[in-house]
Amino acid sequence: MKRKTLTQYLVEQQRKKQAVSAEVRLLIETVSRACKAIGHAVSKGALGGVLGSLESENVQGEVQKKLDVLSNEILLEANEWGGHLAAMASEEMETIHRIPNRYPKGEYLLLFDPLDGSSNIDVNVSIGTIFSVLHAPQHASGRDVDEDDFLQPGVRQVAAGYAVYGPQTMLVLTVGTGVVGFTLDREMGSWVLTDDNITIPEQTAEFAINMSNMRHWEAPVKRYIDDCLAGETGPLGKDYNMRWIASMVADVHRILTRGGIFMYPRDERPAGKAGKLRLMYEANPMSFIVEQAGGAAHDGSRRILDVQPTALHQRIGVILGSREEVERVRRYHQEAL
Ligand SMILES: O=P(O)(O)OC[C@H]1O[C@](O)(COP(=O)(O)O)[C@@H](O)[C@@H]1O
Ligand SMILES: [Mg+2]
Ligand SMILES: [Mg+2]
Repeated sequence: MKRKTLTQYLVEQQRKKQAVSAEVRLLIETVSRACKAIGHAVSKGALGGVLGSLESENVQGEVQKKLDVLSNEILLEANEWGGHLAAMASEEMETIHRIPNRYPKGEYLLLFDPLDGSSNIDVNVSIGTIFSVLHAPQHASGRDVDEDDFLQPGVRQVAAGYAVYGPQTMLVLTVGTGVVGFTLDREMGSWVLTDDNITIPEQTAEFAINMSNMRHWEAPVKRYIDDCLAGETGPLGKDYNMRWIASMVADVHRILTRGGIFMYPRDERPAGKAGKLRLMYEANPMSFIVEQAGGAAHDGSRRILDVQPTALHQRIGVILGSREEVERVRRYHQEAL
């Protein structure tokens, strides 16, 4: 069997389909190299001294794990000098990181959640990296990009993807022409195309939600989960299975593989947060991938990709996955108005 690598796939997307520019192709290759390095560090675990927490907190007030910081550094360093970016933004950094003047600058913005699923690092459960690429607005004055330039709705993403560091290390990618998956061949050091058209089944009988938050949920979410739990004799007429890995990458990867619905909804806790997950680093890239795979994603009322961001670290409720089930939850929200 002839194997297609990430490089070959991207060259095809550039030359035959004109789906990516040469800069985006090279940028994705750089991100994928960084993911290889992160995956390597992850796999060393205690032997590499990468487990455990630091004393520091990130901008979200969350205790940083050593791997959160290391992964962030790997991505920053790998992407700084390539010449494809104007600036980067990360879940782990308070503000944006402009490309230093000593390096050439490009016309794109890169956003990432360097290490997703932090609570799973020390227990050897799948974790990942999520990224998103946007155009950098060109300012007539020639001034550098600023934080506001990142506040673009998810529909404007040029590319998005994630790496999952699990039993296999995989890279899942969209450049707006469907979703493809690559598996890392560790001996060769290359990403090999193993899924050339990932599609999410429209129906599902599997839901993913953190049930310990049940008492905080809004009524439509509670109604949906009650219906799932009622099983065959309930209103949905079938028995449902439940999974919750607590790494969004791993939960979304399962949904891309065999269908399902993932929910981290906004809830009624009065902390002024619109949910746990972050719009720019998690919800947008994952929603782009899920829609490109035939699924749907909303926050209860709005299509996530249409949301106009107002802050870099903004949070949002997330309901995504198999189209029919995601639409049902949207309907429950509408009926509750
Ligand atoms: O521990 P909880 O509340 O179930 O949250 C799990 C969710 O939090 C996250 O770990 C948040 O991401 P980070 O690890 O990047 O902060 C998601 O991956 C996951 O879906
Ligand atoms: Mg995350
Ligand atoms: Mg993270």
